Amino acid sequence: NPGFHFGWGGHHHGEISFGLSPQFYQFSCPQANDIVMSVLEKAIAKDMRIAASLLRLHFHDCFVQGCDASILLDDSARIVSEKNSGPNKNSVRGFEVIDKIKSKLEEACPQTVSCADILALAARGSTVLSGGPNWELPLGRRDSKTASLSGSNKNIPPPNATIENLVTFFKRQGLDEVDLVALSGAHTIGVARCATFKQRLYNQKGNNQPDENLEKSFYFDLKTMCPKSGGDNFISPLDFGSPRMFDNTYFKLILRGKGLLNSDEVLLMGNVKETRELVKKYAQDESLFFEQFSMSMIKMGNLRPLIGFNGEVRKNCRRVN
Ligand code: HEM
Ligand SMILES: [Ca+2]
Ligand SMILES: [Ca+2]
Repeated sequence: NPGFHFGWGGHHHGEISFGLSPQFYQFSCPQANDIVMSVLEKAIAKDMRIAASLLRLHFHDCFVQGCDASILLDDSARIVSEKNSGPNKNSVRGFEVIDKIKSKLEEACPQTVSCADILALAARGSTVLSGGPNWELPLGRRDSKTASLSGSNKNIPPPNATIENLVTFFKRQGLDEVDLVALSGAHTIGVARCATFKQRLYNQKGNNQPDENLEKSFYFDLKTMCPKSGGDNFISPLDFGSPRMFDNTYFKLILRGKGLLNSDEVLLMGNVKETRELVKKYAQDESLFFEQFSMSMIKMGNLRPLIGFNGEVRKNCRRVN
């Protein structure tokens, strides 16, 4: 198998992993990306939000044990699924689309393309099909035989995080302030549940007052979509200006006090100069945002991959072989 790389070990924390390469499936499954893209096109035509959901899945995978498809494992005798963690439960979606891609790939190239690579390919494809940037994607990740519910609870940043928290969560993964702001730009597509931003509307600081940084008309609109009691699963777009388009509107809205999550707002209003300046730059210059988003996605996609003889290529993404 000419695509089989080994000998570089598995742990290049936050750095380029020399085991991954864009040509990994060049001989073993040259049609891999075409198959991914054709399934994505149909899935997105049916449900536009699926692009956002798949982009987020890759993030929630990579921040827990690295990009090893641990998030795809269902509960079983040996596995405690990450799907039930606080950040994931009733929130992450897109598993059926991953299954569909996997079954087509198993038909075309049996036991060749890992579920971890499918997540990375789906994240890139979803970005491209939403109008965002394309990038050369390093491949060759293998799939874990374990999941970590506790890791999922501990390592995925919460929406009410302060800027200091956010920087710390990202640094723990080997990602910096530039990655934090650029990758947060993924919130240019998709939605969030009322439960994730309710605190900002009714009790931001424990004083029963809204977040003073919320622009007033935006605040009143949000209150109609997210009542003080109940409605936790009502959804609002993260970027109401262009919720289906991958563009830099997300950053423009933050400048106007119209970022949905606290974690979006603090990139600008928190006391970290570097993130503040980056929000302004990306709001001004979409191509700069696209370039940095691509680089940061590659960096995130390279977090602690299993390579060589570590892990396996699952036949079914929901369970170990
Ligand atoms: C910086 C820290 C981050 C925080 C605190 C955060 C938090 C959240 C929350 C609370 C939601 C809504 C979940 C729900 O209501 O069920 C969400 C949605 C989303 N997040 Fe993030 N996120 C962060 C970074 C990222 C990154 C790095 C990416 C990808 C590169 C990402 C991609 C998305 C997408 C695309 C959605 C919409 C998903 C959908 O519509 O199904 N987020 N995020
Ligand atoms: Ca993982
Ligand atoms: Ca947008």
